Amino acid sequence: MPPPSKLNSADNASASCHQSENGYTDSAYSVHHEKDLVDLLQFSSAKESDDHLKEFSEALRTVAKALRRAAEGKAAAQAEAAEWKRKYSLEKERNRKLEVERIESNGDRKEPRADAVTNQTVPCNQRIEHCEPCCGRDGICSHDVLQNEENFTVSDARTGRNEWKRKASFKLSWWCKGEDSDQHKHDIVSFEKGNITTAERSSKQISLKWESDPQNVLVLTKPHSITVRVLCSELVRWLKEEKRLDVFVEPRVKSELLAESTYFNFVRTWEDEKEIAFLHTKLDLVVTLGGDGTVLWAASMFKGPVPPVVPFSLGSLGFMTPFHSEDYRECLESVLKGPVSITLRHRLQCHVIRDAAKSEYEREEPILVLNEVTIDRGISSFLTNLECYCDDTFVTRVQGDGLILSTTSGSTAYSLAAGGSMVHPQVPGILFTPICPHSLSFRPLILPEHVTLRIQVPFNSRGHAWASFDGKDRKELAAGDALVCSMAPWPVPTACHRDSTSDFLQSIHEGLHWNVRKTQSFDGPRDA
Ligand SMILES: NC(=O)c1ccc[n+]([C@@H]2O[C@H](COP(=O)([O-])OP(=O)(O)OC[C@H]3O[C@@H](n4cnc5c(N)ncnc54)[C@H](O)[C@@H]3O)[C@@H](O)[C@H]2O)c1
Ligand SMILES: Nc1ncnc2c1ncn2[C@@H]1O[C@H](COP(=O)(O)OP(=O)(O)OP(=O)(O)O)[C@@H](O)[C@H]1O
Repeated sequence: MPPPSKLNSADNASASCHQSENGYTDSAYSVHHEKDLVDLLQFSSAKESDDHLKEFSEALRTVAKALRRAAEGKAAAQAEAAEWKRKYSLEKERNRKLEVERIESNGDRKEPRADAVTNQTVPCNQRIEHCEPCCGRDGICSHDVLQNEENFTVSDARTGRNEWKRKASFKLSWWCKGEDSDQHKHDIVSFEKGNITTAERSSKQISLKWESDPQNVLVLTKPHSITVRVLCSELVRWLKEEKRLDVFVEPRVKSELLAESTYFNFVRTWEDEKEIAFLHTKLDLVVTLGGDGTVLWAASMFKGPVPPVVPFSLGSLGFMTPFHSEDYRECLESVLKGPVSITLRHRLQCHVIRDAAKSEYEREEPILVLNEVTIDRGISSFLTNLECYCDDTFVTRVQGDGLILSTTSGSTAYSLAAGGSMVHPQVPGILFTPICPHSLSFRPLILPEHVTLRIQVPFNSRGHAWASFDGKDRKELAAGDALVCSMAPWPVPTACHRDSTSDFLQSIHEGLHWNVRKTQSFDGPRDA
């Protein structure tokens, strides 16, 4: 039934209509037609309410569909998050195992990295043992420092007493990648009377002193260069005859040397690529003859620990090659004698994790980079669309040509060209530098060394992305694939000409002409 107000208005409408047509009122006619009208109105009202119902149920269906989609989306997101959590734990567990293996194989007495071995405790010094009753062997507590302090006295106007309340004690604990850790605490904080002070902030200038004479040297050379070839044969001869060292070279170089003279029969090399994996256990030094690219090549040969590298400059630039090739005798004499300052150049450890990979065993081998890993649009003409996470916290979405994750050594390379800052190579950090971002506010970042970064190609990305490692080995990343990157435990120790800082400053002055400007003359207006 239509509502009464509607009926009334319908009655009025019918009466006025009848009058206007005939000029008089016929009640029977009127009653008959009124009934038809009511039926008609009822019919049209029913039809109207049907339409409303249809519209309403359509709306309900749309809402239900949206809710279903949202639920499906949420479930998918939850499943994806769970999958990532699983992969992340596998990654952590694998790193932990690698670290333990490394320590065992090296007979390394040093404590493993905090993030790699979680259940280990740092040996306690005396202070910590004192502390045991209140905070356990692994804590560092201000309490025992403070409790032995004599009370300071100062006049209190209200009570008339001359004393200070004891300073509150506290405990600092270290937190890294979601876990408590006490690694490094003695390096970082010194507890003096409950004050927090930093003792060491980054590695200091490191000096290498030989405890026995070096025996084995690997000479790595830039290919296709006559100058390098000539220098290489001279250097190899000198190392053998003057220094009595065993010289190793790559198979290509051995062939080149033998083509020159059979004298070089003594030079050693390897036949099977697999032997490269054990080189670090035999070599005392690596000498490179070339530019920065040859240092990168040397670093890439060592997937684990790297022997000290002495880089000679035979390229156009040379940020990592402080030694002049013409002075090779004096330089090598001084390095072989020691002590020698070294720069510990941090590397990044990169894992490509395929969306399709469901188990740890399907994972690709990690790749170590000395400069950077770049994720870019490669041959795709679409914007790269990269989701970036730092220790599982969403950082940002890169929409542009790509992203560079660089070491501080690589900060003067591609990252610099993309607008990143130059950073001293001993500063432990990871540079996060976008390449041509399509945004006005995307400034580069420098993140702390302990983080794990995950760069993922989202499922809704229009194109694929490509990862390259120190400018080499392109790998395609499809939707759902990700690159996980963290600081590697094996740095590249490079010998310094003077020391780490002087060499770095010299390289940016000479290599980049950093801040070259004519000095303003005294001759002109000045402050009164
Ligand atoms: N637009 C760019 O600046 C750009 C583009 C691609 C690659 N690169 C860099 O090239 C590197 C590969 O070097 P390569 O010699 O094998 O290739 P390459 O022969 O193409 O040389 C690239 C240049 O980068 C210089 N370089 C390399 N490492 C450096 C460092 N740490 N600091 C300052 N300069 C450095 C080299 O001396 C060389 O002049 C990549 O790791 C990347 O950093 C730079
Ligand atoms: N032993 C090697 N075997 C194969 N490739 C090498 C080797 N050493 C260097 N390379 C490659 O050769 C290329 C050039 O090397 P490098 O950068 O040392 O010389 P350069 O280009 O003359 O130096 P610069 O770029 O400073 O002018 C790099 O891409 C590097 O990866």
